[in-house]
Amino acid sequence: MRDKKDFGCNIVLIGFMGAGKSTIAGTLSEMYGLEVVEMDQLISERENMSIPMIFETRGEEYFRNLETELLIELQDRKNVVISCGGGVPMRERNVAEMKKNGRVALLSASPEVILERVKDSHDRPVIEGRKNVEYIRSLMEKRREKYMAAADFIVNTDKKSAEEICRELVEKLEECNKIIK
Ligand SMILES: Nc1ncnc2c1ncn2[C@@H]1O[C@H](COP(=O)(O)OP(=O)(O)O)[C@@H](O)[C@H]1O
Ligand SMILES: O=C(O)C1=C[C@@H](OP(=O)(O)O)[C@@H](O)[C@H](O)C1
Ligand SMILES: [Mg+2]
Repeated sequence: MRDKKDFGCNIVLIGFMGAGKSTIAGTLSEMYGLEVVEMDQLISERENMSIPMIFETRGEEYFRNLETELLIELQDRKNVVISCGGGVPMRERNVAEMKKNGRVALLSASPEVILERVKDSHDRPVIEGRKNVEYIRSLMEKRREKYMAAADFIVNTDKKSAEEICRELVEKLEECNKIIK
């Protein structure tokens, strides 16, 4: 691991389920010595329940409110990689919160690649029982506008290693910081 790098902001990872947010957060942490907040994991630990169990027993709205509360809580932090759940940018309030202190990286991937990455897991209630390219493509289309509106920059992840994605992401982040400063 390198010395801790100071980006002067949080790095917020958004994108569709399976785009690689959790994976890339881990690799960014290893490569640049950054702390990671994995939103799903933290919510799950605090509720002492898996994400599918929270959806089943408390309902989606309850989960979405936890996401918003957590994002608000994270605004006091700096140099943290925030790995969002795929639905986080759907709420305007969430986007406003993540932009206060963070640069927002949208990880993208084709529906075919997404399917390959998510087909064997059962921890995503939004697509459980509907894991096919058509459904993934249509949900992606529905979410596209909000993802794009939230993003400061985009990194496509198809056919790239985690290290390649991280290097590209940091290049784009530094470019973005230059422009904003
Ligand atoms: N760049 C990549 N190339 C190949 N597989 C990947 C890549 N990024 C993520 N994966 C795999 O895809 C699956 C979903 O990744 P994950 O990081 O959980 O996505 P997300 O958090 O966006 O839902 C995991 O099995 C992970 O190992
Ligand atoms: O897109 C979504 O609505 C969701 C994505 C999931 O996270 P990942 O994007 O990490 O799979 C998780 O937050 C929950 O199952 C809902
Ligand atoms: Mg994830």
